[in-house]
Amino acid sequence: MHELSLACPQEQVELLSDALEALDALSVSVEDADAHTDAEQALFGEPGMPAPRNAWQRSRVLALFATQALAQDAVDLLSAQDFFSHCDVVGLAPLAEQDWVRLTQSQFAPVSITPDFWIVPTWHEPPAEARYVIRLDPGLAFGTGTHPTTRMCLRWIAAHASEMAPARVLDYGCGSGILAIGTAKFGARDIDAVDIDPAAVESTRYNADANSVQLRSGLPDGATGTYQVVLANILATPLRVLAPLLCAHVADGGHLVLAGILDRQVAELQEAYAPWLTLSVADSEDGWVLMTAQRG
Ligand SMILES: C[S@@+](CC[C@H](N)C(=O)[O-])C[C@H]1O[C@@H](n2cnc3c(N)ncnc32)[C@H](O)[C@@H]1O
Repeated sequence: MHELSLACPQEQVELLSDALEALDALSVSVEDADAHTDAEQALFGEPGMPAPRNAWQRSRVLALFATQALAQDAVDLLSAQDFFSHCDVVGLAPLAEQDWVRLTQSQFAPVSITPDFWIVPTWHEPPAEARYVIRLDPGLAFGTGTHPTTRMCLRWIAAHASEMAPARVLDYGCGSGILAIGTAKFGARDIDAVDIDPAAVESTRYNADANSVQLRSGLPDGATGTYQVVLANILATPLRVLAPLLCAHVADGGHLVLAGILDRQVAELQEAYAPWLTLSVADSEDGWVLMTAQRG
């Protein structure tokens, strides 16, 4: 395969991408031409919403072609277009052959949560010391066990193992379903896993089946009544908005476990939840904190 690299202003990116696809590019990707420099522009979007813009002020457009001749033909044809006068060809080079499956797999090794609780991709054997194992491959939804927020929630679940069997559990913002599945591995038996993203709902269902775990996966209105454990690893802003809803789902004596919160956001979260529950910091890792509360 051959990679054609083009520099292009934001306004032309969509036109250029469409043209490259029409000219038989196998794939077209767009990145910030200023990535990893002081001029790098972050494009933040709310979960479930489209990104605020679909390109950067100075974008790098990368197109893969099956042959060098096809890539060169594309350059020749594009050069005749008016809009292309704002774009530059940065390079055209063969792409080294790689075993992409093996390369991707090599980036995901088993993750240890505690000495006997592990997240293990399906292409690895669980380590001998693993008593509790979640089998999980990277997919469309967040939650492979490599992020500190997920790991802290899983550590909390392991530390409260004696309270999981047979707890009613709500995983709010379930992503891959990793937390819900984790509670099941420690004995929870009545589990709702909900998310605003239909891909996460589907992913949770798939991963639960792959782990022989029974749970209900659905959109947020699938959360009903009260639970002994309510887990929500989202982000501080949605967690603030969700405070009354999440607190209403915590049973008497039940636990609320919140993640996705940065060190500096502790006070604002405590304030948002104060009318219902008293949150305190239970764990921290890499600038993220886990906040928990128990009712009654
Ligand atoms: C950081 S991921 C956490 C995934 C998984 N629970 C974990 O711990 O790894 C946050 C998830 O929350 C979902 N989410 C964001 N806002 C939400 C909301 N208001 N209600 C329900 N789910 C939401 C996102 O779609 C995403 O799947």
